[in-house]
Amino acid sequence: MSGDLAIDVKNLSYKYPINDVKTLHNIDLQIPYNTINLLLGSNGSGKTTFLKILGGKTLCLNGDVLIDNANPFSNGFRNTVTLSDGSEINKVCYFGTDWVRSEFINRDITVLELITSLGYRKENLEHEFTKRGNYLMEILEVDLGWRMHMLSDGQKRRVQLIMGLLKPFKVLLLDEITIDLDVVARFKLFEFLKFEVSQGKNNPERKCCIVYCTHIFDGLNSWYDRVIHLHRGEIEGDFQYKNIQYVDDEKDENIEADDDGVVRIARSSSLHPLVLKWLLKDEHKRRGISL
Ligand SMILES: Nc1ncnc2c1ncn2[C@@H]1O[C@H](COP(=O)(O)OP(=O)(O)OP(=O)(O)O)[C@@H](O)[C@H]1O
Repeated sequence: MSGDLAIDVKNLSYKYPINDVKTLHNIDLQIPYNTINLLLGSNGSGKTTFLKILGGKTLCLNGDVLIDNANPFSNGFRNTVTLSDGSEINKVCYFGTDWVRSEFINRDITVLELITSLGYRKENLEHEFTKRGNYLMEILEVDLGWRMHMLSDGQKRRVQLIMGLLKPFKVLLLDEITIDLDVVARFKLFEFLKFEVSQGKNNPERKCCIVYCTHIFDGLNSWYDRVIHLHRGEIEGDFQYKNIQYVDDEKDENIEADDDGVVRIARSSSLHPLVLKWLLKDEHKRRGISL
């Protein structure tokens, strides 16, 4: 039922104006609330393009896109929703890697000045920062007095995450933004996001979902609910975490789902070996090599 879907995409195709070929082909994808979804695929498979369309950053009128039941490209789309307690949440929030390189943030200003310049009034800061922002600042170890132009990429990334997560969200699109976080910050961020998604199970106003695009699978076990595999702009694979079965011997692996939808992978602390096999298979297909 579409009312239960955070993301509902039908027949979505996209071609960059300067390209001859389409980057995305007839994508159909439904993502329910209260789920964490991994989006994976080779370089150039279309992940960023897809996330930017979902996030309303790249205009695409070819196909149907609904975010929380609304078209992000329609005139009446408002990204902010007011909840019954008067607080605000964002409908859709896209985090990309290019933020840390933008001129806007690489200035001699403090983190606090940067946040206020984006429209957070002081009273908002005091109200929301004490509850949610303080917690985020603690887990990501950010100091409001840091001067933006003097920070490392990983520190700027932490500021980006705090700013983007100050308000809760309905749909969070993360485009490989943990690449420069250290393992502890990454772990704590994942815990925070898992908690956010779990909250929606008890409070319908806070129901939300996450789509996380990454090439790094370490530390993700049991964090996600579903894996979506994009290949050359098409959905090549789609399976649920609950359908993964760990086997002790690599010989018992089946990288394709069997008739019951079960994927068997050798016991490991990482999805990395499985994804590597998939992407190697993609590469073989691309090069016309039969397996
Ligand atoms: N601004 C652009 N103009 C033209 N073509 C583009 C543009 N951005 C991406 N493309 C093309 O679209 C395809 C998909 O790119 P996209 O960035 O979505 O892939 P990706 O899966 O996110 O890759 P990566 O893992 O390297 O980040 C690529 O073939 C790329 O060349």
